[in-house]
Amino acid sequence: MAPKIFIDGEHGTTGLQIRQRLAERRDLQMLSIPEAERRNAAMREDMLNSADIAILCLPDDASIEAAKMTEGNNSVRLLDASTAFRVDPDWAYGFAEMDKAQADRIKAARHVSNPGCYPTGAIGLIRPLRAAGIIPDGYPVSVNAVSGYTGGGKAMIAQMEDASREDHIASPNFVYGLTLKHKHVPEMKVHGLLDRAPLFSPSVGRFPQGMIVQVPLFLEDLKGGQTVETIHKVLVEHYAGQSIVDVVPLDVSARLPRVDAVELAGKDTMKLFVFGTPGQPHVNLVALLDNLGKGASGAAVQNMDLMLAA
Ligand SMILES: NC(=O)C1=CN([C@@H]2O[C@H](COP(=O)(O)OP(=O)(O)OC[C@H]3O[C@@H](n4cnc5c(N)ncnc54)[C@H](OP(=O)(O)O)[C@@H]3O)[C@@H](O)[C@H]2O)C=CC1
Ligand SMILES: CC(=O)N[C@@H](CCC(=O)OP(=O)(O)O)C(=O)O
Repeated sequence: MAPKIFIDGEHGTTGLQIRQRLAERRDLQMLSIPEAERRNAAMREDMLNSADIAILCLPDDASIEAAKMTEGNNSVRLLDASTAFRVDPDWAYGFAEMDKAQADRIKAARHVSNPGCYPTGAIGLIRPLRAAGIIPDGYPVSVNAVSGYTGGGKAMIAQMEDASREDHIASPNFVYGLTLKHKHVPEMKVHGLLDRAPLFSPSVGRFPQGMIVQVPLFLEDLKGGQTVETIHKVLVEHYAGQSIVDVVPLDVSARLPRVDAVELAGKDTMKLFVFGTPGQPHVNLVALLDNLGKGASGAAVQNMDLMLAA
């Protein structure tokens, strides 16, 4: 029998993109509720408890409510796209490439949390260097990023696209999260293996999908006499043997005049770059992804497939 999949929040931004990715899949049985009933708690509870895997594409509070609705049901497995469970030790963190054992943890888990879009880039860059002892304890990590506006879900899409709204955003590019308390900071710290919270400054650009995450580092404050080449080598070795995260060769990145935020829009992969000039004191680590691809819906499908492979 084909496994039954229910996407709670299937009519939202992330949910819709998961549905599109699964549209041609004949190996799955999709459970669904009509859009008009999307907030009907009784129908959701019934679907959640009928599924083999329920993918939650909801705000945090609704995800927590959905998890409660399935308490005591030992057959449904949950894959949550919200921030609610990403640092909960009872939930497997759904970033399969972050270390060699993670795909097996996801396969075996009842509950999997899908990573945030910005943390996918930040952790992808930072974790291998922390695991290798290159970023020392106490190092002050900064993360600067720009996201496509679909990252803000239906509400921000409407604000960016509908000029007749009172809350319309006309800006081509804005920095936000100005209190420096963004909800992704705990996740970056825990899964980036950091002992200090990173300073995270996000921004949004007037393009629907795409993302650049930057982590600049001062070489002389790292452990072990690091260079552009040694840092690049650690990332290449960390991501060897898989096809989702691509570490761009140094001779390619050295020739690039710019990195385009929308290059991977519509794709479920991520590119990592190490920029810098040999002999100079700095490197800039850059992750390029689609906030709705490897940053959300693409990662959710990848995690669902791992869970089904168990
Ligand atoms: N967009 C992105 O790039 C990313 C999003 N995420 C996360 O994924 C989750 C979904 O985000 P996104 O798709 O962008 O959000 P959207 O606002 O686009 O979609 C959310 C959907 O959930 C529905 N919903 C809201 N509250 C409830 C409720 N109490 N019961 C049932 N349904 C409800 C909404 O219905 P209604 O239309 O009535 O509000 C809507 O259909 C969030 O936790 C978000 O943080 C994660 C990574 C990236
Ligand atoms: C542009 C924008 O508003 N982005 C969202 C994060 C999108 C994302 O990754 O969402 P979750 O962590 O909630 O899953 C934000 O900054 O809150």
